[in-house]
Amino acid sequence: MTSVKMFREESIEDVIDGYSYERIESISKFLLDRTKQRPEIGIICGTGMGGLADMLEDKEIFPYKDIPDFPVSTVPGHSGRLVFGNLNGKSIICMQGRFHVYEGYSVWKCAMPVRVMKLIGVKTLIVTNAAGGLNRNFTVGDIMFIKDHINFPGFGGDNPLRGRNDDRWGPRFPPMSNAYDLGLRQLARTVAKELNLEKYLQEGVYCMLGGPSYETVSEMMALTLLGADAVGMSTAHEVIAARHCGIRVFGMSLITNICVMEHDSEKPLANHEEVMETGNRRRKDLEKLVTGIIMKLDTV
Ligand SMILES: O=P(O)(O)O[C@@H]1C[C@H](O)[C@@H](CO)O1
Ligand code: HPA
Repeated sequence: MTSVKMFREESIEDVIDGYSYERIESISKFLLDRTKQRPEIGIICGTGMGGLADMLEDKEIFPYKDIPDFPVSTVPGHSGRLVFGNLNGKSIICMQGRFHVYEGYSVWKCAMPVRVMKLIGVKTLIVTNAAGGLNRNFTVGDIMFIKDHINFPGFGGDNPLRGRNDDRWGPRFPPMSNAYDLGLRQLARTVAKELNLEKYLQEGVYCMLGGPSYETVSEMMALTLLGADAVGMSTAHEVIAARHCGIRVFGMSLITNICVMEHDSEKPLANHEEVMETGNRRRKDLEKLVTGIIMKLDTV
């Protein structure tokens, strides 16, 4: 496939409008014209979790650089490909690599692929991420089902819905108190039990920060006081965009490292290599879990 990507500077219209409905429609049409898949399930792979896309059968792969008007991935552990395929007969679209604000993209641009998924026909989104464990009961390798998030950048107005609202997506003021679907979480719990993964299972609140620096000790303590169980640099903006346009969401964090909340500690510092290594090590269980959830989706 030849590269058709053109780099666009962010204009003032972009800042107000984000991507227009028509602009996103043309991206989804580009994809629908080139794939036979019509997925109703979307997956976003967190750092080191790209294996979730590799397990699809009959893959049709679109590197981001070949999709007109699409951003490109710049982070190790994010391949930068949109992968269509089947999982036990179900059609799936998977982002093998997501966009982060710290890469220099606007928050609405990071969330834009979720709207592409919406126009492609996605009804359920499975969002995964790597996160640092703040909760003292967590250990590295735990899987936390997300029951809620704290969108920290949103406190300062940095929300993917900032700018003109297009009602074709959803309302100006969407509720977020039910962002993470209870039925999907209950289903995931059942699947985890069947797979004997209960010992790794946690449920909690994910807090998104902008990154890319990891948190100071005082910041981690403050997040704990706010009620966060895990901290990361993604997800919240994607979930807001998904809920705004009526996609239901299941989210899970892989606890890739434990936040060290002592000043002047000699314990190892957070680092991206450990994050990717944990993702790789827990890959098989995450794949089994996601497959099990997808197989039972029709029941909720
Ligand atoms: O894309 P996710 O949120 O899974 O990635 C996390 C946050 C940073 O991008 C990176 C830090 O190691 O992992
Ligand atoms: N902090 C923020 N983001 C992260 C972490 C962390 O400790 N681990 C993985 N992503």
